[in-house]
Amino acid sequence: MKMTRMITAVEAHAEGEGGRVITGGMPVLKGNSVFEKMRYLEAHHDDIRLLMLREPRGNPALCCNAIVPPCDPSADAGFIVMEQTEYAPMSGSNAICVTTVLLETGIVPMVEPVTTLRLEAPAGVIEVRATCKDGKVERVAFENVPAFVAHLDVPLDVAGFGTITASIAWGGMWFVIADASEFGIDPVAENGAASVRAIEAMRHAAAEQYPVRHPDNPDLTGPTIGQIIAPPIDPATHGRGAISVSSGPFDPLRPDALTGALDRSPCGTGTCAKMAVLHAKGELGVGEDYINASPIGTKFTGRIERITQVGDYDAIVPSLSGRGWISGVAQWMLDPSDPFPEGFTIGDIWG
Ligand SMILES: O=C(O)[C@H]1NCC[C@@H]1O
Repeated sequence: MKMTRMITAVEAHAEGEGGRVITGGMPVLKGNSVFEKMRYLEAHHDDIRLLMLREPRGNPALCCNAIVPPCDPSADAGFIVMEQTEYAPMSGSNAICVTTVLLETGIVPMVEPVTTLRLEAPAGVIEVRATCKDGKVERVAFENVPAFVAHLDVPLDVAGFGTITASIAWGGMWFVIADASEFGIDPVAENGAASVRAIEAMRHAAAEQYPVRHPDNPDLTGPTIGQIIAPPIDPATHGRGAISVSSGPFDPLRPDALTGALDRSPCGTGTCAKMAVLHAKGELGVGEDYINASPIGTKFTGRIERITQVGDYDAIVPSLSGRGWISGVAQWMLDPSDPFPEGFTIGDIWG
């Protein structure tokens, strides 16, 4: 058998959201921080992201991670998040998948009943606390990078929907957030396609009308991801919503094309951005839990730990917890005669 790549990946999911974790076969990534390594990967080996996420090895709802040596001396491991249209600087579901894989495969020693570790994401170092029993990671909690609101309740012209009210907030990724009622959509699983179309149109509009940059790293621009939010159905939760992870460019001339896939989890960075908005509106205080539900009913528990400042922005330090599971181990290969070294997309499920 001939091969130009052989990648070992532990397949995992966090509350339903697929997060493939590459544990072997990555090239050496140069850089003085995991952020720089991420940019090196993007510039020199973006084919790996495309190979692992597109067909025939991937699907529109899949995320992929590479475990890399950390650069921050205090960190136990680093990870780079690969998504369909971007390298996410931070990701809640992926941090949970990475932690579960690191501990359950022995890359980082598991200590029961609680393992604490520090992970260097491109957006910064996060403190992780994993509850473990009998070799299994039962729950992963982490303190996220600070979250803040750049624009609160501003008018946004969305193609096909008119002027809506939306907010732009950072939670580790840049989000545009609006009430689902602005679109007349209930963000339940069966309305997934309608939710994706509305969110992708909104994200496209927000990127044009409210471009934003992170004050500490101007290379982190957005918004790159959107969510619609709604009151809870499950009385054990505080809210729910749908987040669309883009899988291709939105084209206003083809508004029916599905250019994203819903996050199957409640989205960790999205929950943190949402908590920053709720805090800015006086609807969520420090120390209060916020249990957010996904369209498939899975939950993340968020909390505002304390208040801080990011540049000129008032910010929250959020924590988040959820569960992850390993679903398989795969050796992915690329034969030099394979006509699709960067995978492919097709309009039936990729827009
Ligand atoms: O949990 C999160 O933050 C994410 N899930 C997929 C898209 C985001 O990175």
